Amino acid sequence: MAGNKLKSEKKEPKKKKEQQPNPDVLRPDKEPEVKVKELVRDERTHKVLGAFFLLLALYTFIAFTSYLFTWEEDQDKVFRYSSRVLFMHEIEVDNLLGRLGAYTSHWFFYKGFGLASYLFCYFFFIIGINFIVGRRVFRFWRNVKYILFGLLFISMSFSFLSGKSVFPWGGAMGDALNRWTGGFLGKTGEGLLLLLAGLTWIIWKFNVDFKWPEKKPKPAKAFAPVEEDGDDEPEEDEEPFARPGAAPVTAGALNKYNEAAGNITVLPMMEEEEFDAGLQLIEKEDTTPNVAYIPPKPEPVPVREPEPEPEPELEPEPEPEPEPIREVTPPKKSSAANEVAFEIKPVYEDPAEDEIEQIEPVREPVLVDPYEPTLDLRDYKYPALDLLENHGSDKIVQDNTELEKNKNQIIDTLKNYDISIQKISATVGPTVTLYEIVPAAGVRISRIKNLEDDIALSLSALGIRIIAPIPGRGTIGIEVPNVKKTIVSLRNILASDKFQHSQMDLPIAIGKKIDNENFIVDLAKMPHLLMAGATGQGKSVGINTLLVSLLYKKHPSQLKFVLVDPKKVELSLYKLIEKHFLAKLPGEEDAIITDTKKVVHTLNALCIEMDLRYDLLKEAGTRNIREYNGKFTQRRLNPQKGHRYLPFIVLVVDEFADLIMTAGKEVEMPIARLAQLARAVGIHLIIATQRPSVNIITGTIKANFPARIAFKVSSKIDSRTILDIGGAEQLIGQGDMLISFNGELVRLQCAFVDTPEVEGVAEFIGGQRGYPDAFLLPEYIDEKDMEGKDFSLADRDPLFEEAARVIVQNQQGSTSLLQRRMKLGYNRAGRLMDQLEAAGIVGPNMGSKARDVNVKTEADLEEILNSML
Ligand SMILES: Nc1ncnc2c1ncn2[C@@H]1O[C@H](COP(=O)(O)OP(=O)(O)OP(=O)(O)O)[C@@H](O)[C@H]1O
Repeated sequence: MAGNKLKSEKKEPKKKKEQQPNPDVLRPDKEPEVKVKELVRDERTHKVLGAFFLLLALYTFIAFTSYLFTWEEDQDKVFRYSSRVLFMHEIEVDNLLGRLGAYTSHWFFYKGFGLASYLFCYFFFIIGINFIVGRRVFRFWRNVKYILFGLLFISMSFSFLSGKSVFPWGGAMGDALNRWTGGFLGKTGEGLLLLLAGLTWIIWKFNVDFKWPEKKPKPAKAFAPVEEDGDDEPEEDEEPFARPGAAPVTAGALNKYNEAAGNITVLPMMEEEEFDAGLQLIEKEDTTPNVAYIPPKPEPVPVREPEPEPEPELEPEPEPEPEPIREVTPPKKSSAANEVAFEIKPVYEDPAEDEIEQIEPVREPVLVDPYEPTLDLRDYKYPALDLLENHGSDKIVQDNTELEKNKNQIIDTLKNYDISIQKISATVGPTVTLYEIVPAAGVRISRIKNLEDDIALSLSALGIRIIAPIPGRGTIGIEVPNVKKTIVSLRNILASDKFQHSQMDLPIAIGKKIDNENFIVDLAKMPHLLMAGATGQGKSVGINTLLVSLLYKKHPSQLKFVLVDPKKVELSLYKLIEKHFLAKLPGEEDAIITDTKKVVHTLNALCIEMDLRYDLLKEAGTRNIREYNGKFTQRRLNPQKGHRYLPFIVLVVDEFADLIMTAGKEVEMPIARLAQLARAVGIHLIIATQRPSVNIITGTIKANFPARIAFKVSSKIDSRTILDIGGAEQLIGQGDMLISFNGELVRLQCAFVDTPEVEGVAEFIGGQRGYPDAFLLPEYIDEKDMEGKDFSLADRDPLFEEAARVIVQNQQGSTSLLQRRMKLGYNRAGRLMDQLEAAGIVGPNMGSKARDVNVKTEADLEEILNSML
C-alpha cells in the first residue's frame, strides 16, 4: 500500500514492552518445568514403559500358568512364611518363576480373584502395547471397565460353580461375593443373578437385536436359499427388503440370512479391533469372490481391491483408516438388484469421550535456554472440553432397510436406462450416505451423470449429488441424505487424538467426512479460507467452530484475531477475550470492528503489520514466521533491534458482501494484497459471505483464496462462483458443506457448537488474567484524508477544469465517470476527485455511492473556476 504510513512511533515502545517480557527475568522459571514435561512426553520414555508392561504381562502369565500346576507344593510354604518367603534363600519352590512367582500367584489367585487373575496379564499387555506403539491401539477406559466387570463376574461364577474344591477357582474375592450373595439370594437366586450379569454383558457388547427372535420364521424362510427351502412360493422369497409393508429388516435379520447363505455377517457397530480383523477378512474375500457377488456374465468380473482413502495433503497426522470391511449380499429379487454385489462400509467410530484424556497443547520446541512466549501469561489455563456439549450421541445410525431400499432403487433406475452395475457399496456418513457404484464394463460415466435428475426423482429425496467419477477411484458416487441425521459435536472432534496430538500451527476442526473421519486441517497451510452459504445454512456456526478450535489449541501469546462483524451481532461474544486473543487499532474502544470506515483502516493497518513483519523476516534472514519465531525463541534475534515474537494473526470477516457494497475497492485491495502476501508472515484470512455473487467474490479475491467452503447456496451459479463447480445448491443445510482445497472437493458435515457453549469458552478465557490491552496493530493514516485537507490549488491537475465540467454536466460525482469519459486510470481519476472535493465542487466520499455534486450549473462552475485563477 503506497498510502500506508506509520503515524508515529510513539506507541511502539509500549507495545513492544508489553509483548516482549524481559528474557533474562523469565529464564529461571522456565527450565525445570519444561524438562520434566519433556521427559514425560519423550517417545523413548513411552517405549521403555511399554517394554516394562509387556514383560510384566509375560511374567505374570508364566507365573500364573505355572501356579496352576505347582500350587499344591508351594502353597504351604507361602502360607507359613508369608512375604518373608521372598527373602529366604533356603526355601525352594516349584513355580517356574521362583519364590517371587509363587508368592505373586498365590497373592493374585488365593487372596484375590482366582482364575480371573489372568485378566491382569491382559491389562498389563494392553498398557504395554499402547505405550510401545505410541497410540491407543486398545481403548484404555473401555478395557478397564471390562476387566473390572470380568474380575467380579468371573471370580464369583467360578466360586459358585466350584463348590467345595480346594483350588482357589474364584479366590478370596470370588468366595466372599459368592458367600454374601448366596446368603442373600439363595443358591438359585445367585445363579440367576450370574446369568443375568452374563447376558447383560453379551447384550452390551454385541447389542443383540431383540426383534430377531420374533421375525425368525419369516426371514429364515425368505432368506434361505431356494434349494434348501422347498417352499414353492419363490416370489415371496425374492423380495424380502422391498416388499411393501414388510417389517424393517434389521442387522440381525440380515446376519441371519448371511449366515444361511454362507456370507459375511454385518454388525451394526464395530469395535476398532474388529475393524482391523474385518479389513483382513474382506481382503481375503475379495481375492476369492463369492459367487453371489458376481453377475452372471460370460467372463469373470474383476473384483476391485479396496483402495485406501486418499489422505488429503493437508492432514499430515495419520488416523485409523475407515476402510471397506464387510460385505452384504442382498437377497434374491426379481429386479436387477440381485445381480449386484452390495457392500455396506462400516461406520468408523470415534473413541468414546470418557476414553480420552485432554492433553495440554504442545508448546514451542525446547532448545537451549529458549525464550518462551507463553510465560507472558504463565498461569493461563486452556479451556476444558467440559465447557462444550455433546449434542446427541454422535453415533451414526445405520438403517439397513433404508440402505437396501435406496440401493435397490438406484439399481432399478439405472437398469431402466440399460445401465448395469458390477458392484455397489454404501458408506453411511453423519448426514448423507455415499453409494459407490462400479459400472459394468463398457458403460459410459457421462450417461450416469446425465441421469442425475431421474435418480434424484426416483429416490424422491432432496440433496442427491452425483459424483461421476469419484476422482482417483474410477467409481461413481451418489450421495443420498439420511432420513436420520447425526449432529457432529465439536466437542467430540476436539477430543479426538488427531486434534489433541496435532502439531499443526493453526489446527481447525471443521467437521466429519462422509466416512465419519474427522476433518482437521491447518489453517496456516490453507492459507486463507473463503466461506459462503445462503442465510441460515450454518455459516455462523462454521465460523464459531473454527474460532473455538483455535482457542482450544493456542495460547494468547501465539494467536490474535482481528474480528470484522458488520452485522454487529455474530462475533460480539468474543469481546470477552479481547485482552487475550483480539487485536485492534490503537485508540479504538471496541476490538470487534463493525464500522466500514474502521474496517478499511484495520485492513490497511494489517497491511502495514505485514510489511513490518516482512522487514523483520528479512533482517533475520528467515523465510517465514516459523523460522523467524524459531530463531527468536533461540534468542538469536535481538529485541533491542525491534525483533519480537510474532503471534499468528487470523482475520475473520463475517459478512464480506456488506463491506464490498459499502467500500468496494477500498476493502478489496487490501484484502487481495493480504491474501497474496501475508501467508509467510503468519497472517491468515477467513472471509465469509451470504451472497457469493461475482461482484462480491471477484476474480482477484478468488484467485487468492485457494481454500473455499460452500454451505447450501440458492443457485448453481452461486455454487460455481464459490467452488467453480455446481453442487452446493444441492446440499441439505444445517452445516452440510463442500470444501474445495488443493483441487479436491470433499463433502463434510460441519461440527456444531452452540452459542451458549461459545459464550462459556469466552467467559472462561476472559475470566483469566490477560494482557493489559488488546494486541495493538500499527496505526494507519488515510492518505486521502490528509490530501483532501492539505490540497493546494496551485498543485492541481492540468485536467482539473475539464474534470469539473464533466462532473457538473452529468451531475454525478463518480470516479468511474471520469475514468470513462476522460480515459484516465483509477488513481488519477481518484486524485482529481479529491481535488474537486477540496475545491468544494463535489461532496465527500460516500463509499460505493457517487459523491454529491455541489455545483448545479455550468455557469456557477465557470464562476468558481474564474475565481480560482
Ligand atoms: N453444523 C451444524 N450441525 C447441526 N445444525 C446446524 C449446524 N450448523 C447450523 N445448524 C443449524 O442451522 C441454524 C442456522 O445456522 P447459522 O446461524 O450458522 O446459519 P447462518 O448461515 O450463519 O445464518 P445467517 O447468515 O442468517 O446468520 C442453527 O441455529 C442450527 O440449528
